[in-house]
Amino acid sequence: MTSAVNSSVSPALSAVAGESPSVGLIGWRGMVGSVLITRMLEEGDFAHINPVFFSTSNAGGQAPSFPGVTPEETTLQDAFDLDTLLKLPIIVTAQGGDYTSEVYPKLREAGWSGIWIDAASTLRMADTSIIALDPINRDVIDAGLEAGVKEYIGGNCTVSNMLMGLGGLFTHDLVEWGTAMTYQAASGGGAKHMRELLNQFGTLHSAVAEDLSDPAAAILDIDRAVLEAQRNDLDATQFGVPLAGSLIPWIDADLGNGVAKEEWKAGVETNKILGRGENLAPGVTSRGAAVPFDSLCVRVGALRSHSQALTLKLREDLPLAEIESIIASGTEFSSFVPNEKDATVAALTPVAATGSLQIPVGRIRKLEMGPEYISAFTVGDQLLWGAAEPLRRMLLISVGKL
Ligand SMILES: NC(=O)C1=CN([C@@H]2O[C@H](COP(=O)(O)OP(=O)(O)OC[C@H]3O[C@@H](n4cnc5c(N)ncnc54)[C@H](OP(=O)(O)O)[C@@H]3O)[C@@H](O)[C@H]2O)C=CC1
Ligand SMILES: N[C@@H](CC(=O)OP(=O)(O)O)C(=O)O
Repeated sequence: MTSAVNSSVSPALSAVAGESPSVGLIGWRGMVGSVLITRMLEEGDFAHINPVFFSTSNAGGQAPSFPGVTPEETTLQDAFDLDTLLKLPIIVTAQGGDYTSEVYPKLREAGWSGIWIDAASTLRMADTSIIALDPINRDVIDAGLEAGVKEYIGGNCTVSNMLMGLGGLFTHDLVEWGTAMTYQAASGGGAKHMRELLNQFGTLHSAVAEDLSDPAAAILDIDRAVLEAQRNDLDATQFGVPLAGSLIPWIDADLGNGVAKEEWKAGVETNKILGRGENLAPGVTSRGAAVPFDSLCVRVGALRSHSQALTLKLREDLPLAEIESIIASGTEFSSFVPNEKDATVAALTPVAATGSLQIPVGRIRKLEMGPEYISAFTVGDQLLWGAAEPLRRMLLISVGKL
């Protein structure tokens, strides 16, 4: 590895193409950031970059040490120090939207011309950015790089997972319209939300542990005690209302028109990733009209991995075998699950999908509404394809290694 921080204030793209460019890593110890670092270590990505670790809370502290990774800066840099950030040709952040909103505009105003790779939603729909999901939209990313686009943002977790599973149908332009009903895990909210869900389960179990251990205890008495605890005893600081043994049919902000922000993302981000419709980055020519796509998003008591049930209207009446084959070959990470009970319950659950880069897709069948209407169910680890994986791959693309 070479020098940790380049000396030019406004790094040129040639610096990016050079050997082991300096890459600022912000948000590396958060949940998404930790998964990102783990994947980078697994894939040997640090051989291609010179990492500079930042912190918003512990500048000057010890930089992390990972096997085989030797950053030249042994201390954590201040993530709010523009002078340090300005010297980097590439910055990767999983710190969150507040950080992006505060720092990114200041960097550009100061003349920074490096590449910004971000997990947060803040810049996703800006007409200067590309949503990076390269197994689906490598052509869009390459067009952006060619045109000098500098913002590459990871997509919303449900959207990225859905396209990684069902992308073949979209890239073959077979989808006339679609809807997704989501079943999103607690992890989508962050680490505190995961803890809260587990603590809620613990509180509920404690409330009825004695009766549960007695097989003769009346189940309706247990049910009543659980409901009592759900309504009165659960810490719901993060989610606002109980999640354990319940669900929450609203995710992210209320847009004021009956639409949850998470639902709005489904349509706009799907089309932007595919390079369809308007609002595309410079250099990206539209691949066609936007596909109407909408969703209804629900938080459920799964711990990690988001699921979704889809209804798609295809543009033509294709045989099921052909639909299955297009899905299975959509990306090297899509895996087709036969529409049978045993295969479905074994492979198509958050427990089965967590920790895997494979995105299983199943429950494919024709619907009563007509031969062009199909159902589908997919589930994916939202911390992998839903957050960290597109970022690490975009970093590799930007340094010419993918
Ligand atoms: N959660 C998800 O599924 C997805 C998240 N995202 C995006 O990624 C962003 C980051 O999400 P997420 O990783 O869940 O956020 P986290 O809250 O886990 O981490 C964000 C930052 O919090 C600080 N932090 C404070 N206390 C701790 C602690 N005890 N352990 C670790 N970090 C701590 C760290 O900053 P520092 O080291 O500077 O103190 C860290 O970088 C989100 O805001 C969102 O924009 C995108 C897709 C999916
Ligand atoms: N909103 C998602 C997680 C997330 O961070 O999404 P986004 O990156 O679009 O804000 C969820 O709660 O499951």
